Amino acid sequence: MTTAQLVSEIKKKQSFLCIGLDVDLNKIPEHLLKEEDPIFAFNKAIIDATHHLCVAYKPNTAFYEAYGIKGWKALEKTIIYLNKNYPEIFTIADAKRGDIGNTSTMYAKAFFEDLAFDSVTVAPYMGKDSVEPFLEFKNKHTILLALTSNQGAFDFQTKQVGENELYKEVLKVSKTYKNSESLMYVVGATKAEYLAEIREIIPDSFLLVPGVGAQGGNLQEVCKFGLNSQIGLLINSSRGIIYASRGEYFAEEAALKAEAIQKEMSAFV
Ligand SMILES: O=c1ccn([C@@H]2O[C@H](COP(=O)(O)O)[C@@H](O)[C@H]2O)c(=O)[nH]1
Repeated sequence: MTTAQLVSEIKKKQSFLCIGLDVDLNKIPEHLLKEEDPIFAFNKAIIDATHHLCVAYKPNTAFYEAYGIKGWKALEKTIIYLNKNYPEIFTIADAKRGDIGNTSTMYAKAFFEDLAFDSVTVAPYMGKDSVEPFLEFKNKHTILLALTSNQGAFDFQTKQVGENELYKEVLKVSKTYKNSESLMYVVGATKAEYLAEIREIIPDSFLLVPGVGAQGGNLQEVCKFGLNSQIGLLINSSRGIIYASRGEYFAEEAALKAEAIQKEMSAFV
């Protein structure tokens, strides 16, 4: 998907919500455990109930890898279902990959070709030759971790490296990579006060912003400092939406949570 298509979808739906599909079998409604593929059954119900309220879905691959081959198959079924039924939705494989060049190429093939996601999250720690293989794929997006939502972000990301904090170096240096126009960046909603300075370095880039809902990030604060003329934000909530209820009407309850966020977002679009 191109960035222009994503922006057009945001305007149409008045939403820049990304719903995280982080499926934990200990948290989904008990009645789904009888299904042949409970993970996919859960995702399908959530997607069918919420697709009109969001512009992106983000399965975190950890929640699928944890269940071995069955989990990977459920991930594959989920992306096939999304691409077939809701091709207008932007898809993010939150896999946090990145390795030496030839290995990164294989990661990129796995998520962009085999699974046909629109984007994948990548850790920048190994530098240019670990990121550029992802950027070779046309109309695919590489979402670099910049300033993450967790407390550990302060261990390294905000440390001074020469003139800048490390996360600013990631933003500045990555802009020099080949095909850098396909880059997006992860900035945690819990770090909203950093967004004004981040926007000075990357005014036009899309940011994936996890951390509203369960982690306590504030949507209004993120919008105040992070919005750009094209919106430029995909704000993610996973647990806060998908685990709204464990009852029979879990998907409808999830949709109500998503709708509340979409309504708040519509004021900014
Ligand atoms: O900085 C980061 C990067 C990724 N994540 C991921 O986003 C979701 C957040 O889930 P919630 O349930 O809404 O807290 C999850 O997959 C994280 O691994 C992040 O939180 N922060």
